Amino acid sequence: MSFRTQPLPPARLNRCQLFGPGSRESLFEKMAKSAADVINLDLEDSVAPADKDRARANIIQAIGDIDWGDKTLSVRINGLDTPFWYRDVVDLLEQAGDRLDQIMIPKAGNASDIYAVDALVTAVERAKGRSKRINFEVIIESAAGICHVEEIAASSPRMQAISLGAADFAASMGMATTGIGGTQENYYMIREGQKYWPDPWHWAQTAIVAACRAHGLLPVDGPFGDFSDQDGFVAQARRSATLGMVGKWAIHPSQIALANEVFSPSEAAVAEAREILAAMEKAKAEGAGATVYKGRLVDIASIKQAEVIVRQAELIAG
Ligand SMILES: CCC(=O)SCCNC(=O)CCNC(=O)[C@H](O)C(C)(C)COP(=O)(O)OP(=O)(O)OC[C@H]1O[C@@H](n2cnc3c(N)ncnc32)[C@H](O)[C@@H]1OP(=O)(O)O
Ligand SMILES: O=CC(=O)O
Ligand SMILES: [Mg+2]
Repeated sequence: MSFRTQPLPPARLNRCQLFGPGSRESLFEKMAKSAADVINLDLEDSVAPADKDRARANIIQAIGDIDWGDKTLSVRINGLDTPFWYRDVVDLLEQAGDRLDQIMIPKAGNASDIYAVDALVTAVERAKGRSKRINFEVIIESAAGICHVEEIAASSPRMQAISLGAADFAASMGMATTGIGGTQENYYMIREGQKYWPDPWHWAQTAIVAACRAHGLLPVDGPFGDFSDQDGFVAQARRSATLGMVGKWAIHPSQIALANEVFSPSEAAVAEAREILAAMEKAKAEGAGATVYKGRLVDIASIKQAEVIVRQAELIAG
């Protein structure tokens, strides 16, 4: 470990982020009653340009009117390459109530993008005397974004989470697919006549996880477009969880329970983690830094691995 210890991410659940278009206000109550940890009301790509003003007004109204329980409430603003984003920020912070927790910034390309939004948010917060600080979550979904992911993660004390946006990322990278996440038919290897399909999202995910972990943020997997393919969603989510991501988006309610299940450690995993901690306590009392648990080595690093699982279980237990 370097002289600077790794910061812990915000201690809140982020297993599932449920999206809904700001122009479809009939969905808002259903979103609030869902089992998602985070709600993302969208002003960006699920809202047609002609509907942006109406969607913004719907969201501002709903932030105050609807009981969002203990969910993290976030609004995805439009990208900095559009004429809409400044009005999103100004209207939200001038008109929406204090229930708003986060702004999600899409298509971030570098730290200056976050700086620009931070400057505007800070000015409106001060002008309106808003005492609750608005946090940021960011989507990495471009070639520029992935090149600058580390500086984006470090860009502002408001930063809490980074997601991978597979759809825009694929487009920006020129990937030959219209699929949103998951296995890609033509991304395969052959060995002794047998095809297998590696994960084309892997390196972008690991870059995001590393940047988030280095700066104490929550790394999140983005959308899986084919909501009729539940096995595909679960496979993608399990890979993300194994790599260190804490949750995944749901673009349809059928994906919420799947994400919650994958990103909640199973009882068996928690029991095993607690047993490892107990085995290491015993080893420590006997003056040893390493011991054997179920026929395999565990040492001081195993304590940290087990603590990741126990911390998540404790967060879920409340
Ligand atoms: C890909 C890049 C990205 O940027 S993804 C993030 C932006 N996209 C979005 O926000 C899209 C979110 N999803 C949707 O708009 C809808 O779920 C889409 C995919 C259009 C499907 O809608 P629809 O045809 O109504 O679905 P359905 O008939 O199967 O719905 C069944 C019941 O569930 C409801 N529902 C639907 N979507 C949501 C949602 N996002 N949140 C909460 N509830 C939702 C429907 O209203 C329907 O309810 P009911 O059974 O009639 O009471
Ligand atoms: O915004 C999300 C994406 O996949 O693009
Ligand atoms: Mg996108």
